[in-house]
Amino acid sequence: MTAAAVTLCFLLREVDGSREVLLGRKRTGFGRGKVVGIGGHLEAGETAAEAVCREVDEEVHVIVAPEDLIPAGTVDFVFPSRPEWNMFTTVFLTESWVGEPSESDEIVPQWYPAEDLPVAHMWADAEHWLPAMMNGRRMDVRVVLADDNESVAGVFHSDWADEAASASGPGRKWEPGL
Ligand SMILES: Nc1[nH]c(=O)nc2c1ncn2[C@H]1C[C@H](O)[C@@H](COP(=O)(O)OP(=O)(O)OP(=O)(O)O)O1
Repeated sequence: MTAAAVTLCFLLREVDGSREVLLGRKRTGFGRGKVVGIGGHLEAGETAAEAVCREVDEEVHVIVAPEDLIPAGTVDFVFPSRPEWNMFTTVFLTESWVGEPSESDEIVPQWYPAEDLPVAHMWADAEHWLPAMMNGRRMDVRVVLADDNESVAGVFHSDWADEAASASGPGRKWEPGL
C-alpha cells in the first residue's frame, strides 16, 4: 500500500538566547489530542513545499515563503498493523515568516523550548527524530510503529551527508537507531 504524502514545518525562533519550536495540539483528524508539528496532506499537483506553506497558513495563520523553507529530510511512518495509516512526510524548518501564530479549528499552536519538548503529549517516535532535525541533521528516517500503533518498534535513518545514502534503491545504507 502506498503511504500518504504529508508534510510538516517546524517554525524556530530564539527568545532570550533560547530556541523555541512551534507545535500544536491537534483538535481534529489523525492524532487528535496529540501535540504535533504543523502540516498535513499534499493536495493533487502540489509539491511538498507548496503544501506545507498552505497548511501553515490554514492551521496557524502564518505566512511562510517557499524560499524560506529549510529542507530537513523525510520521515516514513510505517504502521504494520494499520498500513492504511502509513505516511511519508517531507520535513521542513523555517526561521522566517509573517504573522503571529493563532489557533484554527484544526490546531491550537504553542511555542515550546527546543530542548524540552512535550514528549509525553507527542507521538512516541517524535523524540527520536525531531531534536536531531531541529539541530540541523538532514536525513531520511523510517519509524516502524508497534502493533498498538503508538509505541515505537524500530527507528532507522540514512543521513544525507552519507555518500551511500544519496543513492536510493538497494545500495542505500539504513542505520538502526538515531
Ligand atoms: N507516528 C507519527 N509521529 C508524528 O510525529 N507525526 C505523525 C505520525 N504519523 C503521522 N504523523 C503526522 C504526519 C501528518 O502531518 C499528520 C496527519 O496529517 P493531517 O494532520 O493532515 O491529518 P488529518 O487526518 O487531520 O487530515 P486532513 O484531512 O489532511 O486534515 O500526522
